[in-house]
Amino acid sequence: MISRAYQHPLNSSRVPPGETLLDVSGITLRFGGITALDDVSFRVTQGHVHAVIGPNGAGKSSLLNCLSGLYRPQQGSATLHTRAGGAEGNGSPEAAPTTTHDLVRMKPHRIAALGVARSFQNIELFRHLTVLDNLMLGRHVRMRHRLLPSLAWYGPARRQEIEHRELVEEVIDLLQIQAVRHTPVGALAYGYQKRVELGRALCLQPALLLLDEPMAGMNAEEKEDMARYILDVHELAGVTVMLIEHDMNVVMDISNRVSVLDFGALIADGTPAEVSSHPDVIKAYLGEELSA
Ligand SMILES: Nc1ncnc2c1ncn2[C@@H]1O[C@H](COP(=O)(O)OP(=O)(O)OP(=O)(O)O)[C@@H](O)[C@H]1O
Repeated sequence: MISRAYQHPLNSSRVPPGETLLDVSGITLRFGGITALDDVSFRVTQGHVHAVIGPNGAGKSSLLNCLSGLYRPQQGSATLHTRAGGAEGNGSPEAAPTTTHDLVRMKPHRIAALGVARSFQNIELFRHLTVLDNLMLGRHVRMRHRLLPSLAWYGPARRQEIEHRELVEEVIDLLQIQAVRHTPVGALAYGYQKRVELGRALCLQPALLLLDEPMAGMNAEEKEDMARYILDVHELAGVTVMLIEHDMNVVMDISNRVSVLDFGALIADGTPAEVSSHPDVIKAYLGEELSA
């Protein structure tokens, strides 16, 4: 369980667990003659780890890019549900009014401000900055900039900085990166860098965390560690996670639900058990790996 009393909720979604958080509907994305996503629809439930799998070129990264505003699909919608209150909100989430936001019509910074955080397939950190500085930068979306007090390092700006720092320290604790907090990211082992990237996304206090192959390039031990941290983020912090992953054993172990893409189309969507026995999935992707 939680190793210390955390003061700041890392999950900013107030949608009750079990309800729909994200409704992906009929997304079609084309690049010239290539259809990267073909009428893709599925739902992500609040409180789930939701995996998206599929062979190389199936459209997984394109899908995440549509959800984070980097690609604009020609058709379809991705409706994020939010409840009033946010990360520090009071009162019953059930009683709070629901608002919907179509992510595919929004700019990346607006999507980030709603709490949709993502990590990338290739590490996108500032290598010469320390772990702590990289994590503090992850807070920028939540910071209220006020130029004058910030320059004077005075009053509200100072209090705000201290609060941000407290939250960042809690993320450091959750991901167990205390020992390297003052180390430049570029000097860290690959597994640690990926963990810092996860930490930076968490510092946004996400409503939805999008992870693009968080275990790519890791050895078995690093993968096991990362799987454990993703589960902690999910179980201890209550954050809904949508992840792309190639390692089927990991996906089956940590996911509540799995959506399978093949040539841009959704060919299966269900629990890990349902998906792993689906004939189209076995044919398209999993093959002997799962039938063995
Ligand atoms: N910016 C782009 N311009 C042109 N084609 C693209 C672009 N991004 C993706 N594609 C194409 O869209 C298809 C889906 O690519 P995508 O990277 O989403 O697949 P993926 O499932 O994430 O693959 P991988 O597992 O190899 O990362 C591929 O045919 C790819 O070449």
